[in-house]
Amino acid sequence: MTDPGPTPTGEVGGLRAAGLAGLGVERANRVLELVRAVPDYPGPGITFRDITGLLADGDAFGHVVEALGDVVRAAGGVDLVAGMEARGFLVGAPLATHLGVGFVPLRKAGKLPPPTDSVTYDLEYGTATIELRAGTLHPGARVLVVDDVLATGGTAAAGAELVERGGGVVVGMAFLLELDGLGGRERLAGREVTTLVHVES
Ligand SMILES: O=P(O)(O)OC[C@H]1O[C@H](OP(=O)(O)OP(=O)(O)O)[C@H](O)[C@@H]1O
Ligand SMILES: Nc1ncnc2[nH]cnc12
Repeated sequence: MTDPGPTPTGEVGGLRAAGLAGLGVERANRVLELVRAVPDYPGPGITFRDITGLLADGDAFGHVVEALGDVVRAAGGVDLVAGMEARGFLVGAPLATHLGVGFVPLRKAGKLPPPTDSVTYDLEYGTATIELRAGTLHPGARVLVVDDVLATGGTAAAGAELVERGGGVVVGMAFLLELDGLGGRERLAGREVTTLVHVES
């Protein structure tokens, strides 16, 4: 599952669209039109990328799920999709259905009944703990970890750690948006990382 990297780009609202496998420049630019940049949220200096407009557009939402599905299939498929709470559920669950595989929720602390395993991590604007229900994964399950945004990579790295501690094999990680300059890709070095659209952080 290799990220084709930046390809011909367009400028939409000052953001840089990198068209990619299965999505293409036109659809990547449409994604950028639909993702709202909110300055100084949730704190000063953070530009928050709000995907609710994208989710509300049936065509664009369908296209991003299909594009991620194409990348996963081309890489040989997976047994399960694991999504990071909460926005990773919004991308991961439809992707799992599209691929015809099951979905594993990696939930914020205190939401899953025991027994669980947990990992605490830092992200762009705070810290959090996520959990996996013990016994969810069959040994050697090939798992795709999915989220909406790759920023520092702290959330995704924690998700991968949980999956691996639970007996799964992380065969890839997929995101709608990659916020360039926050070190997420470096944090996930050595893993197969696919992002549909790059934006400036
Ligand atoms: O790469 P990172 O720096 O770890 O940041 C990315 C994470 O941050 C956001 O989640 P958030 O914790 O805000 O929770 P939410 O999905 O519940 O909104 C986003 O949905 C990713 O999970
Ligand atoms: N800037 C940002 N916008 C949306 N989600 C994020 N998760 C981490 N950083 C983020």
